[in-house]
Amino acid sequence: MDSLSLFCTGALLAGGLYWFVCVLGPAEQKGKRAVDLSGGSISAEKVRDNYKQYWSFFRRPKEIETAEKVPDFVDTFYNLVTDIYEWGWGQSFHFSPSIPGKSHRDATRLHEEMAVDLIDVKPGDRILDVGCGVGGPMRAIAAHSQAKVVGITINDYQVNRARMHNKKAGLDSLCEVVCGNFLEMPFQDNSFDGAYSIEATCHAPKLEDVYAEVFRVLKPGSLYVSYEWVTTEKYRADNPEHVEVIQGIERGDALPGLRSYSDIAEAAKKVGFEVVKEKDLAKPPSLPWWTRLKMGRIAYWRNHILVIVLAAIGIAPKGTVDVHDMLFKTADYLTRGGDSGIFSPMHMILLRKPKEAPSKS
Ligand SMILES: C=C(CC[C@@H](C)[C@H]1CC[C@H]2C3=CC[C@H]4[C@H](C)[C@@H](O)CC[C@]4(C)[C@H]3CC[C@]12C)C(C)C
Ligand SMILES: C[S@@+](CC[C@H](N)C(=O)[O-])C[C@H]1O[C@@H](n2cnc3c(N)ncnc32)[C@H](O)[C@@H]1O
Repeated sequence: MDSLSLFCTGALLAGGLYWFVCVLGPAEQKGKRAVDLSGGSISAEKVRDNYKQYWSFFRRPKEIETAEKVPDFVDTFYNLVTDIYEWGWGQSFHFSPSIPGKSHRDATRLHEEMAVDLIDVKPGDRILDVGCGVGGPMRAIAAHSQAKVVGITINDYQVNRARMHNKKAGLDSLCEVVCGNFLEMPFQDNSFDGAYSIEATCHAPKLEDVYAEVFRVLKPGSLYVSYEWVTTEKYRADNPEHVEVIQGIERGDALPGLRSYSDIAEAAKKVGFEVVKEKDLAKPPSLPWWTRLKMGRIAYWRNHILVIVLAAIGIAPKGTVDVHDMLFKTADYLTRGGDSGIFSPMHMILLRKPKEAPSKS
């Protein structure tokens, strides 16, 4: 081979590699590239150990039922998955029903705007985002409502990502992000005009505990909406296939145990909320939320090869391959949960903190 063809072959290979990594592999919403995948706040050499530690929680299921252990377990999970989520899904870590003629991005934004429309927010109001991730919903909601949004997440890597995105979007005067546990929030009583949580309170070992905290920080008369992950009325605990799917969802999504749709309103009433409305947003006429997961299968294979290559050449932490493999399998359990109708990630409940505390007599 003469030097010109050697040069051309080399250039072609380098171009192909660049295209595979940087063009085929960038984030849905240009937040992350494959070459930037990390273990969040975990140093690269500890990613694999943390992944093993994450799985060890499931060998001692009693531990993840105790409130003290769960924040650690959830924090480890989000260190492991946050970059992969941003890279392969975008800045909003939740599902939304498909809408004909609309992109996933638009369907996601509309699902988020619906939450803030439900809680009757006025420009300038101070509202709380319970479990805010890297702030996709927070930015859409602040831009739509002109309310001031305060988000809380247990994961400090997400806090940094969210602040960076807020600044980049020019929304940092409306959006604030706090690192903390939503089971013990660092906020004063009666200090918010409204609150919402999108697919986040499913991480709480007891729903009452997080609902009680939201109740405490809300001003009397204000509204709270939550999109909850639940098993539906179709779920049968004596059906081994149902059990396998639900267990697969719990393990791949750091859940201490999925609740039944029928437990949600009970938990809310127990802490003092009035139930204004309750509806499973996944039910027809809504179109399936899981088609996006199903359609992505070819991309997941490509991503998996990419992660293997990047880990082998030392760009991505070694454990990233295990984490990606776990998510790959989780996508399948979630799709089966959606197809069979035994699981919903968007059981919506709208709650009001009464204007006056009920009399004790
Ligand atoms: C609310 C939660 C998270 C919900 C979803 C945002 C995520 C659940 C499963 C995730 C994914 C599965 C497959 C990944 C794929 C293999 C990879 O190549 C690209 C990213 C995925 C698509 C990833 C994206 C986010 C999810 C859809 C839970 C945790 C309570
Ligand atoms: C699936 S993500 C959803 C994020 C965001 N609502 C969205 O839709 O993009 C769940 C979020 O809940 C947060 N979370 C889970 N348990 C928490 C806890 N005990 N305290 C604070 N945040 C928590 C996680 O850190 C993460 O940000």
